Amino acid sequence: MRSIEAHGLTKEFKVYQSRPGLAGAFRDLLNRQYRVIRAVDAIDLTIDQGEIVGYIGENGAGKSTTIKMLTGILEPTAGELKVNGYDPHREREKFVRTIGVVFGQRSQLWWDIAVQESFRLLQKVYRLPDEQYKRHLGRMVEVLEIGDLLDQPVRKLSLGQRMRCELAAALIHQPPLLFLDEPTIGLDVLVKENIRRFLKEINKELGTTILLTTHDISDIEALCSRVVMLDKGRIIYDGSLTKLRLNWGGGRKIHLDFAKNVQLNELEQRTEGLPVKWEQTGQRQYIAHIHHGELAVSEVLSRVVQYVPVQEMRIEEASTEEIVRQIYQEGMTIV
Ligand SMILES: Nc1ncnc2c1ncn2[C@@H]1O[C@H](COP(=O)(O)OP(=O)(O)OP(=O)(O)O)[C@@H](O)[C@H]1O
Repeated sequence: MRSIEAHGLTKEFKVYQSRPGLAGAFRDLLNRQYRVIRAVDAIDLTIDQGEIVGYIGENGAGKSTTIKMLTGILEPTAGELKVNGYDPHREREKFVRTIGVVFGQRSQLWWDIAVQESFRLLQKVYRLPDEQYKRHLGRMVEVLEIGDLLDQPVRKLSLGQRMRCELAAALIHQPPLLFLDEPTIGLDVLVKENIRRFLKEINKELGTTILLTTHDISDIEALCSRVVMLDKGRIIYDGSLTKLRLNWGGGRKIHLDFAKNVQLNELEQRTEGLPVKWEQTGQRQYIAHIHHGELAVSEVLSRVVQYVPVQEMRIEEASTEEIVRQIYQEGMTIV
């Protein structure tokens, strides 16, 4: 079954511009000028029930706008969209019962009342039968270790405690699809681990589909078999994290300590045409960032060693974090 099916999904915003001075303000009154920003540009996205997908991209890439369309908050400018079989914006009332949402920065719990009172209110909102509510909540309280927090007002909770309660609240009605926006932002390693373990469990046991937006690539590495990368409103990659790393040549870094001084432009000239970027870290120390696999590493080394002797050398695999950052900076042209 499909959780999300989007074809040509597009969202444009009109941004009004003001002209300077009094005369400008007067002209604006009569005839306002605007430009159109295409925040999401005709994306096709299909996500099956039970998948955990990471939705990533630089600031301003269009992630939040996509999520807002997928959750029914914004109406698309164009395209077709079905989420859990519904049109999220037009069939909003029925649709919201089928999703859970956790936005790291905003709370869906009532600030001044005890956590369990918020849960009870949500039980009423979703009209959950007592027995089902108690059983499911009991389970979440146990796994998320929030038993001691239930009688505390939300405003007294730490960020990590609140996030665990937010997750329980988002899942109280056992939705088949969960949207998470920066769920581990600002949390310490242990709480992050706990939350990731919980998400894996609900995905495995209940088949919950999860769409995760984050700047924390370690969240993606821990949870997602698939990653969708957005750039200027368009999808530039959709596939596994492993394939992303492989296509990007596994990304290697060679740390080189030369036996004599050498200029950056000399190294660049010697290795012209090869998929390498040089970074100078000392007078004789450089890092060669290599995009393609083994062959490129040996080619770069052989060209350099002929020219200037190397005292010490260390090869390091680039982290996924670095690979993704480089893709943001340079685009996907190398893949
Ligand atoms: N309500 C709006 N009116 C006008 N422009 C908007 C509006 N919302 C978003 N934008 C623009 O659309 C583009 C995409 O923004 P969006 O918030 O979706 O990006 P994002 O990938 O979620 O970024 P971030 O990681 O910073 O949250 C940006 O250029 C942004 O300025």
